[in-house]
Amino acid sequence: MVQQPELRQNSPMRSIGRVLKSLGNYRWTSLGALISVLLLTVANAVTPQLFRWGIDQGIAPRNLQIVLYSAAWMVVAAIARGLFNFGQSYLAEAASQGVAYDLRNKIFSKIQNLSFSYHDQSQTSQLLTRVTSDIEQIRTFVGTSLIQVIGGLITLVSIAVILLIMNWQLALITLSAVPISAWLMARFVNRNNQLFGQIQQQLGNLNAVLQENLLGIRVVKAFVRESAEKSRYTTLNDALVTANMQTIRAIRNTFPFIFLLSTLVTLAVFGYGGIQVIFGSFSIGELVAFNSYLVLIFQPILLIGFAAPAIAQAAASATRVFEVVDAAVEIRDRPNAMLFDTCGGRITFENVSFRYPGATTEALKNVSFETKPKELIAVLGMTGSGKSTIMNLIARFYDVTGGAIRIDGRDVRDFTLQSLRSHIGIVFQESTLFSGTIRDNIAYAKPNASLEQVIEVAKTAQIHDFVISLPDGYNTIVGERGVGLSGGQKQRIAIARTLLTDYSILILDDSTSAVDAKTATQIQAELDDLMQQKACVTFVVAQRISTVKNADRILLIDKGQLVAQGTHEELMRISPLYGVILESQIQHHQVKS
Ligand SMILES: Nc1ncnc2c1ncn2[C@@H]1O[C@H](COP(=O)(O)OP(=O)(O)OP(=O)(O)O)[C@@H](O)[C@H]1O
Repeated sequence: MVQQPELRQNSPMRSIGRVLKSLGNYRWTSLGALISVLLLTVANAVTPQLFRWGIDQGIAPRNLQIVLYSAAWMVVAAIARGLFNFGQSYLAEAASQGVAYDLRNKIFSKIQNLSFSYHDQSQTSQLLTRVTSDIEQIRTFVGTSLIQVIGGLITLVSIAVILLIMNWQLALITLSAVPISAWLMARFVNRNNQLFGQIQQQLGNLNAVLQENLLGIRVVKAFVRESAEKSRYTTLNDALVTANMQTIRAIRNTFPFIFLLSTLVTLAVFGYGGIQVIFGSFSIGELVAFNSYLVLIFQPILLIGFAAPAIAQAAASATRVFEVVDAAVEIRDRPNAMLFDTCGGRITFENVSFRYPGATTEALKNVSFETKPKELIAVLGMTGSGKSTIMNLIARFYDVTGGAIRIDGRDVRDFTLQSLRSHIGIVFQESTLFSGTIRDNIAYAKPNASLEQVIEVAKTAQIHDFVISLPDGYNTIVGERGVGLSGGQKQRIAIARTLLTDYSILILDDSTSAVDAKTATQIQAELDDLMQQKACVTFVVAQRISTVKNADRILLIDKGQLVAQGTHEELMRISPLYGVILESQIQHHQVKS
């Protein structure tokens, strides 16, 4: 049974746990960052003590030497703070880059392995967002928020202990403000968590419209929908700004309270501490030092507060990324799968049925046939009848949901995918080329092919003359900034690309639909020879009368069923449907050309 794309239950906490675990690959860098945080805390904690020393032992008794010493140590502490601060953020960033690098590679190779059915059901823009923006969220969490929280907690605890040791009464006044500010921060995060999630979502929606418009700009222009698209984008853009403004308002509403609280605490410390100084139970130096610690104790609360939404966002992003990483690969090698090396030419469909994942009806129902060596099989049927599906099943882009497909008696599922697919040459309906030169594109599956080999297949595919007419010939760049190619030219490059592989089964799925009739006949004539030499069986989805006439056998497909098979003459005699389809589907002008 073909499965749905997996939505494994990765809880946000579990996902964050997995991100932290992946730091194991960068354990020395992470350890370095942690040590830097600890040393930074020490340097931070020491500085007020130097003040205390300088004031109580230097300024008060007018001892210049101690004042100078304490000033010198303060410089040392400041340099140390700078160094450890740099070390902490540099090392944390380095570890975060490593984690993001690993995740990007992991998700990319997973995307390569995922079956057609996964890609059928997932949105390209969603996958793009996961590889880019979600991984960036995770990176920011590892590089910034995580270290903020760890550093914040260490500072909070260590400074609280120092304050208690210095003056427990003043410490209790100060620390009473900590739970209040923590509560304010928690309330802020809880209230706005959804809002932060919404912002990501809205950013994703905005990007989806942008991507759709970039890909479909021709359609937009042809249908004069520019202003409609602009207003669709503007509406989403407005929603994003509104959500962003809401968070800014929320921040404005919460943080002044925390600042007010810290000011009140400072005043209380000044008042109560001042009384203690006057009565001689606390020195001026201690009061100044105590006051300096106040800044250090409120800073972590703010930092942890700021980090909290980023952590929540990173957890959501990690969940989305791991959904892809964990998705089940439906089409995979069986244990002990064997190599497919030779093809005798007997391909058997045994009661094959197939239903696309999520579809309610079967695309193929009980299809049975067997090919003979060197046969040229034309597959004919109305649009949507299941022709491409037959081709997809041979190469195991999907696995049958009923029955079996065998090659020389062996179930296709018993072969390794790699050996099976590398012996099947397939030209798809849509010819996708990659950015690079024409030569690179033709030699896509065989990057080491010589120019002579490339030219040979290009000649067979009737594209050579066009290529050499270009100023850069085979080195012409195709794709985004390169030369634009017509649909027919792309198809011919795609045919050449397939011909260069080590195919023994050749599948041409509507592969000359965009090529003019005369050229298609020439390609066909060239292919006839090749098919005799190299292919053990050839399947062609037929759109031209010459193809069906040329075929050894025609499979007539109707609504997912094989309704008739035979040569052109036989089918003309026995199948009324054949005549109807020929009339409606096949390009008759071919006969004249
Ligand atoms: N990826 C898919 N997911 C769900 N259903 C699909 C998918 N691809 C095709 N189908 C459905 O399966 C049926 C057969 O499609 P198929 O592409 O095999 O037809 P076809 O005969 O090759 O059509 P055409 O000549 O138009 O290319 C159609 O009803 C189609 O809607």
